[in-house]
Amino acid sequence: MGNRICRLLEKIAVCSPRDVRILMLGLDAAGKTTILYKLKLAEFVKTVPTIGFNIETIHYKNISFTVWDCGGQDRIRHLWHQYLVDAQGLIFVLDSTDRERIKKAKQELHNIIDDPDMGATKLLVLANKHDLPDAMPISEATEKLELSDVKPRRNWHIQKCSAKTGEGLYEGFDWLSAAIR
Ligand SMILES: Nc1nc2c(ncn2[C@@H]2O[C@H](COP(=O)(O)OP(=O)(O)OP(=O)(O)O)[C@@H](O)[C@H]2O)c(=O)[nH]1
Repeated sequence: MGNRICRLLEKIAVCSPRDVRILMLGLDAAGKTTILYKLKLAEFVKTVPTIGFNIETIHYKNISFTVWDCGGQDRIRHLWHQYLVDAQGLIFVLDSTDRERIKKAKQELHNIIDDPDMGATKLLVLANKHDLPDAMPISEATEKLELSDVKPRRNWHIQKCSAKTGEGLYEGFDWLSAAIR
């Protein structure tokens, strides 16, 4: 009941925004940093490979998402696990044009979601780079990432998007906002 009242009040901007922590992972060059700054600055920024992480807060639908964008290079992927604790949401970014490394992406995704620290963390897969003609369809990405094996253990969703055009990014955050409430 209290929750319902708060949601109603949130709609008329009386309740203060909720803070949630989001971890954003994915292989190197999947587009994590580009997504982060497209959401933060509404711009397609030129990026450099992330060594360590970038953190930004994005305000959306009366939620403050503190997004941790962790570098995806092979030699630093083992660090991902230590950022999982207390994350309410995991965004896994896929380069939808990278058929060569989809198996690796699947392994890394399942590796992280099988971590006991995942707890009840919600999973949003952003199938990025859909502005490019060779992007794999969502059905192919879902199958190759073996997402149907994740269900019903975990609340997950896959969203096609483009960090270049912005298409699909807010739809993904709509799902995440609803799943986290
Ligand atoms: N066409 C297109 N290019 C994209 C898109 N998103 C990212 N890129 C490009 O992909 C390359 C890698 O993007 P990053 O955002 O640096 O990738 P990352 O996942 O943060 O990579 P790491 O920091 O190495 O983990 C850059 O050249 C981006 O401009 C997209 O939606 N469409």
